[in-house]
Amino acid sequence: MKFSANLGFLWNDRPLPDAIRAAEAAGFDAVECHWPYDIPADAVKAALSETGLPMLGLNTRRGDVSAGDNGLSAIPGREAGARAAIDEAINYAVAIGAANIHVMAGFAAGDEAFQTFIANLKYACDQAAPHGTTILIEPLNKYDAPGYFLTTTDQALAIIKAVGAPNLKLMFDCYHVQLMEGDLTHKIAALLPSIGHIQFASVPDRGAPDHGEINFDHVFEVIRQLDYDAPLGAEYKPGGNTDDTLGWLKHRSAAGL
Ligand SMILES: O=C(O)[C@@H](O)C(=O)CO
Ligand SMILES: [Mg+2]
Repeated sequence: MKFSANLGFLWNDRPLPDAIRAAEAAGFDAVECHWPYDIPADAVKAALSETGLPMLGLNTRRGDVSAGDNGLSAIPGREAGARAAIDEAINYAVAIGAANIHVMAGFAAGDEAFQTFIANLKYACDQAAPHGTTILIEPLNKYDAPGYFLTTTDQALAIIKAVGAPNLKLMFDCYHVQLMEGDLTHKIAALLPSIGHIQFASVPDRGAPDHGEINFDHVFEVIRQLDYDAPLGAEYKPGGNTDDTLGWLKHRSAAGL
């Protein structure tokens, strides 16, 4: 199996280009990030070329984080900010060769929010398509992001259907889906055609995938048997030195898994 280091959490104690180098040294096959915008795209691109790792994806900017924003695209009245964030993310992704952009919905509810999200996602998919870029939407759990618009895979599927764009996919984060729905392996199998990227972390503490209520040896084996061979995103909080949390990766690599 191949693994991608999510540098929003792993090695986030250093500048993004150095985190990319650390991920390569640790044996990851790819990297992904959250909000890279403070680092010039050229510096990120140079670290990617130097290491040979692809950057799988990045997120749209969240808005005014100090005021509590966590994305803008489902918030009625915030369309201009949402689309500016989408444009910025596409420009950055194209500059560094990132294949996916996670468009963040934000805190909202109801039909008006649904319609706003659909319209902004149509805009994002139209703008991204000429570059071959995929737009992702990700259900987040109600404990970490109470009030977030998108919380379940059923809701995500309804949104994907309503937008009707071939470059709109589901970010299936095992951590969030386990907390909201469970039944991970049936869900991954059933949703596979709609899945654009898979992420993971232990539940409930969002740590390395070697403890907690999910048996990742089993989940990864099911994913492998489904012939899904894209890198899986390690999006966990190391709670200290990332290099000290990589026993799960070394164990898999030693076992040829
Ligand atoms: O799961 C997450 O939190 C992330 O994948 C993300 O993109 C931002 O919240
Ligand atoms: Mg995630």
